[in-house]
Amino acid sequence: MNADKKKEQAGMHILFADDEKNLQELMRTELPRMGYRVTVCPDGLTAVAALEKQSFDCLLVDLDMPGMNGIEVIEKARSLRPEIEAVIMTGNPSQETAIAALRYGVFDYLTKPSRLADIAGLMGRVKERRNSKRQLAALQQRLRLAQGDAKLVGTGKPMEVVKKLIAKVAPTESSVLVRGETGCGKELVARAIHDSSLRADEPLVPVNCGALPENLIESELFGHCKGAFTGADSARTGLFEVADGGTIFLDEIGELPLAMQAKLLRVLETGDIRRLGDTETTNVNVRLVCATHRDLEQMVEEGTFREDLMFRINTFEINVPPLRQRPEDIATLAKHLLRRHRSDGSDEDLFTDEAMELLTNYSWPGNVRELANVIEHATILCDSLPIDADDMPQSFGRRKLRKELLESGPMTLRELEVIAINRALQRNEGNKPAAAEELGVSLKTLYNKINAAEEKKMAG
Ligand SMILES: Nc1ncnc2c1ncn2[C@@H]1O[C@H](COP(=O)(O)OP(=O)(O)OP(=O)(O)O)[C@@H](O)[C@H]1O
Repeated sequence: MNADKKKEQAGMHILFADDEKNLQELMRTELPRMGYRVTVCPDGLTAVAALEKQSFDCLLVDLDMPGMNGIEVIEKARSLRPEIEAVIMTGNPSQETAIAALRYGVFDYLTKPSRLADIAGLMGRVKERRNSKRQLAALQQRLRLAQGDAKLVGTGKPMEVVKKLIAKVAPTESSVLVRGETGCGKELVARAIHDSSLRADEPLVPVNCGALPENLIESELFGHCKGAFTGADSARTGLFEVADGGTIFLDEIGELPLAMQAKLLRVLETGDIRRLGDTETTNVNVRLVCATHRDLEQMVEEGTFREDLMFRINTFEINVPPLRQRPEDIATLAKHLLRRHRSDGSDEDLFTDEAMELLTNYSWPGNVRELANVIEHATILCDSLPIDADDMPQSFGRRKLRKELLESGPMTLRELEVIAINRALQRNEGNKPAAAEELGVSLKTLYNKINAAEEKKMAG
């Protein structure tokens, strides 16, 4: 394929419709020169027939054509190819056509006669817009994959209580404080509240207060003007403004420094945001959902969390129970999390009995996030389902060993040590340096212990 052909195919495909012969000829030669493919039609009906057959990136259409005018073509194009960018050309723009054009989401106008440079500039902007739309769609897809779906899995009593509370509070405007250990699903609860609220079509903006460096929190939350501080090369919109009309989710609210707590309280009370370096304020309408794994009451007593802020944020509280208090949810969650990675295998046969027993008997200090990590690890190791105990991470096996040891009858420390060494050697297929590393001892110590155990065995 020659370079020109490649260039044409990489560019947009434009559908051009105009009854003026000389313009048809001009576009037939000039648009490909700009790097675009073009299909030229002499009237609206032919343009619609072309749209029925194939998709185009851009529709460049004359307003006044006999038979079917430009607006009618665009109206038809919107139902046939909703994603198409439409541009109108007209010799006499009027208010009526401008309104009709707005109604059908026309991208822009070209006034006739137009200069080639104007057409090229406009097509460049259409192309940029198409690229941004594609990037947005790709980012949304990545976000969906990264977040998983927002469904709160769990049918046990504790999760049913959580779901009922979400259903009650979601349609209100109340601030909600979600409490629970790390990884137990607080952010998912926040998303469920937003998704079932009247703000569901507006943005949900999560902010991890614990992950923001102290000197950047204010500008992240409230924005800044150009030059507000060294390094502020351009103005920045704060996350409160991004969330306007929707919900802001302040995760790890307990990590917010005291000075910021005071500023946050003022914003929550007035809705007025002032960007760093700005003299004016902007009013925002944002619903607040916060989360913490910290004991805020204790922090208030210690003077590290403002009592007035606490009263402002905990109008309604939802406690998400740790996974160990709802073992009945582990199997359902494990299957749900596995389905994030694998679509093969039948739902009834995703884990061997041994693997499922391991999962359900473990105490999950890292809660659902830890379970999600163990499952992800297992899906990488496991070529074909079901997942077996051997597919679990080594560290998980170490905890399993600890559990077995805890549950066994009385034994001496030396006996415990021998069991641990044998298991480590088994797991590492006799590889002593690897076993020593797993056991946290030097290779020399491991040899000494193996020799001592063997001597003891020989001595009977
Ligand atoms: N009930 C649930 N159903 C389905 N997935 C869940 C559930 N609870 C948690 N998860 C998944 O577990 C992971 C951790 O959840 P999430 O981020 O909501 O926890 P968190 O409590 O906000 O954690 P942290 O305290 O660290 O901020 C996510 O991948 C989430 O999708």
